[in-house]
Amino acid sequence: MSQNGSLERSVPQQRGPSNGEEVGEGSSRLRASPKRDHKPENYDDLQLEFSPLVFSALEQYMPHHMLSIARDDKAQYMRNILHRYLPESERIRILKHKEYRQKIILNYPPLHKEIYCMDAENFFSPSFLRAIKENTEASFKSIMAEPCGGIYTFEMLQPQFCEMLVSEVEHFERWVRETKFRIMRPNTMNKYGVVLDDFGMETMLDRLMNDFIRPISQVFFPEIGGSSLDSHHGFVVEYGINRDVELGFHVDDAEVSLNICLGKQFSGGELFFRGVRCDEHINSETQPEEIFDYSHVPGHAILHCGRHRHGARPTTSGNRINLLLWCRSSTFRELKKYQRDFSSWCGECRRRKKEKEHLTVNAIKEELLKRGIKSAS
Ligand SMILES: O=C(O)CCC(=O)C(=O)O
Ligand SMILES: [Fe+2]
Repeated sequence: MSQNGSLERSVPQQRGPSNGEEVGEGSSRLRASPKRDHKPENYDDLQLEFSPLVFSALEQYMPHHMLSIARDDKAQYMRNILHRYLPESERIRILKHKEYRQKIILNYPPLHKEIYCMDAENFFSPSFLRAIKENTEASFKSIMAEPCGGIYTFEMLQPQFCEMLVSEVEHFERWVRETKFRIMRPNTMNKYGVVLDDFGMETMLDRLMNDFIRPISQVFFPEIGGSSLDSHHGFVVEYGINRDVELGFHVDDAEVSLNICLGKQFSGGELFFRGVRCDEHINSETQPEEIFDYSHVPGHAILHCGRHRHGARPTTSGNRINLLLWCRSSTFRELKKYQRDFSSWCGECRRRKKEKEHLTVNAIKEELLKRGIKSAS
C-alpha cells in the first residue's frame, strides 16, 4: 500500500508559543483572532514564495498598529513569519516548481485555448449542469449512483470536451518531446501522464473544484473536509500499450478524489476499491462489504474519498486516459493532527469502536445477570 504522493503540498510544522495565542516577535506579534472588518490588500502582483491569498488572509491577524503601514512592509513582515513555518528545503522546492510552471506557460503554445477557461455549458453534460445549478442534496442525488458506500458515479463531461482535452494533452506531450523539456509526472506511481496545473490549467481546475466539486463534497463528504476543500492537484493518467499498464493498491494524497474517464477505446482498466482507512489502519483487512469493482465509462466520473483504498487493473488493449482532480483541505489536515478516533470515516476505526461497544454491553449484561442471580438467592 502506498500513499500516491504528489509534489504539491507542504504542511507547516507546528510551532509557536504553547498558549497558541500569538506568533511573532516582541511587540509585533500576530493577533490571536482576525480583525474581520479590516479589508486586506491584494498581493497578486508581487513576486512571493507563498500564495498571495495566504498574505491577504494573514493580514487580518497583523497587529493593529501595522495595518496601515505600506503594503511591501506588510508583505515583508508576513514573509518573515511564514519562513519560520516552512523548512528551507521545502521553500526551495516550491520556488523551483513555480519557476518550472512559469517557464512552460511562457513557452508552450496551447492547441485549444478555449479549454483553459471554465466554460461550464460546453464542458459539462446537461444533467450535471442542471444538478449543480439547483445545488441541493436532492438534485445531486438525482444524477448519481452510489454503488458502494462513499463512492459516487455520474455522467459529467461532454464528449467534445473530452476529445479536446485528450488532444491538448497529446499536443503538450509532443511539444515536450520536440523541445526536450523536462517533464514532471503526476505522482510517484505513474511513468506517463501529465500535470494539467503545470501547463496553464490551474485556474480552470480551481473553478472546477470550487464551483462544482466542493458543493457536492459538502453534501457527501462532510466528515473528511468536503466543505473546506481549498487546493487541488489536477492531472491526467494514461494507460495501455506503450503507457502505464496498471496502478497498484494505494490511497490518494487527497481528501476527495474526482476521476473522470476521457476515453478513448480500451478494455480492462477497472478500478478496485477496498474500504476507507486512516493512516494507522491503512493495511488492515478488507471486510466483504468493502469490496467493489468499477468499469470506467468515457465522460463519466467517479467521486470518492481520497483515503478510500483503491487501484486500477491492467488496461489490456487500446488507450485509457483519465482526468484526476485530487481535492485537498488544509483545515481537515490540520485538525486531523489533534484527533485519534476517525470512526466517522475510517472503516477499521468504526469496526473496532463497534466491537468495543459490543464487548461493553455484554460485560454489563453479564454483571446485571450475576447481580440478579445473587439477589434472587
Ligand atoms: O487509473 C485510474 O483510473 C485511477 C487513477 C488513480 O487512482 C490515481 O491516479 O490516483
Ligand atoms: Fe488514486
